[in-house]
Amino acid sequence: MDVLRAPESIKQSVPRPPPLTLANASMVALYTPCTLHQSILPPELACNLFYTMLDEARHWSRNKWWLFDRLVESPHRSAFYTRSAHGKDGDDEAWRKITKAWYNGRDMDPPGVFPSAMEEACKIIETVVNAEIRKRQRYPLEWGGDPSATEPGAKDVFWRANFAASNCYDGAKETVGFHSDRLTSLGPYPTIASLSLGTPRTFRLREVIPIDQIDKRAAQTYNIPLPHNSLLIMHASMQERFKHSIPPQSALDRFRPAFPPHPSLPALSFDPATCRINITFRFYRPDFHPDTIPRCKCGEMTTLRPDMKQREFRYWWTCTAGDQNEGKGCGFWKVMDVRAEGRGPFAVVTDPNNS
Ligand SMILES: O=C(O)CCC(=O)C(=O)O
Ligand SMILES: [Fe+2]
Repeated sequence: MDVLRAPESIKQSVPRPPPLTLANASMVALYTPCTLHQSILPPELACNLFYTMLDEARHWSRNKWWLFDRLVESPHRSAFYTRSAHGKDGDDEAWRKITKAWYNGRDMDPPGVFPSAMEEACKIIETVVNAEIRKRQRYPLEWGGDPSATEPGAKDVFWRANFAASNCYDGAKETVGFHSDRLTSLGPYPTIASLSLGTPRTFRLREVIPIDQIDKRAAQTYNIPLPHNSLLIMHASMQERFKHSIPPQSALDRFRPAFPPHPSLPALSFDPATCRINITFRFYRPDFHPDTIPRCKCGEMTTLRPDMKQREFRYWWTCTAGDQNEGKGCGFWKVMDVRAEGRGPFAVVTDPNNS
C-alpha cells in the first residue's frame, strides 16, 4: 500500500467540511465508487471464517518499511493468501515476486493458500462482485477479460479473486493509515472486495482533490461503519480518486458471535469480542505479470501509482526500493505506456490515435 506521504506545498484554501457518515448501502453508492452489502455470507460460514482467520492470525506479522529515515511498523497484523488453483494465474515464482512486492520488498515465506472457509466465501463474493460490475460504467484501462477463456459463461466474468490480503485489528487502537492500494499487480481501475468479520469498525475515505480543483472545493471525509459479515466492494476509480483508512476508536462494540468456535480449533490467541478480521479479495491481472514490471536502477520491481493530483488517467512506475533500503531509493520513475508495454485487453477499447 502507499502510505500518505508528507503534504505537498500546495495549500488547500477552501475549508474542509465535517465528516459525513454513510450509514446504509444507498448512501455509500451515492457518494463513493463503492457498494456496501450488509450481510453477505450465510451466518454460520461468516462465523467459521472469522474463527479460522483468528486462528491463522497468530502467525501473521506486522509489515515494516522505511519512511524517510525511520523504520516504521504497521499498526496491525496482516497476511497474504493465494487461491489454491493457480492454473493460468501464474506459478510459484510469480507469486513469490508478487508477495515480495506486497511486503514492501521483503523476502517472505511463500504465501498460504485460501483455507476452505475462505474458498467457500470467495465463490459467493465473486458472484456478487461480477453482478455489481455488470451494472456499472467501465473505465478504459479496466481488465477486459481473458481472451483465451472458452468455458461457458466466461464472457460474463469481469473479475475473479486469485489472491487475498487479510488484516487483523486487535482492539480499538489497531489501525491502518490513509493510503490507496498499490496497483503494481492489480493494474489500473481495480475492483477490490473487502469482507469484514468480528467487531464493527469505521472505514474512512477521503477524496484526493485534483490540482485544478483545489481552489474550488475541499476534500470530504466519509465514514462507513462496517459490521460483521459486511462486504464493501471498492469499484474501479476508488484507488485513483480516494485514500482510505481504518482510524483508531475510543471504544468498540463488543462482538458476540452467533455460533461457537468449532471444537477442533485450539484456544484463540485473540479475543473474538474485540477483534476485527478484514479480508480483501483481489485479482492479480495476467497482463501485469511480475516479469513485465519495469525494474528501477536498484534492480527491483517498480510500483505502479496513479497520478491522483492531475487525474489525466496517467500512471507512474516508481522506485520503492527505499522501503527496504534504509529509505534510499534511486528516484526512478517513468510514465506507464500501456501500448508499448503490451498491456491489455482492456474493458473499453480506445482509439489509438486519440489518446
Ligand atoms: O481493514 C480494512 O477494511 C482495510 C484494509 C486495507 O485498506 C488494505 O488491506 O489495503
Ligand atoms: Fe487498502
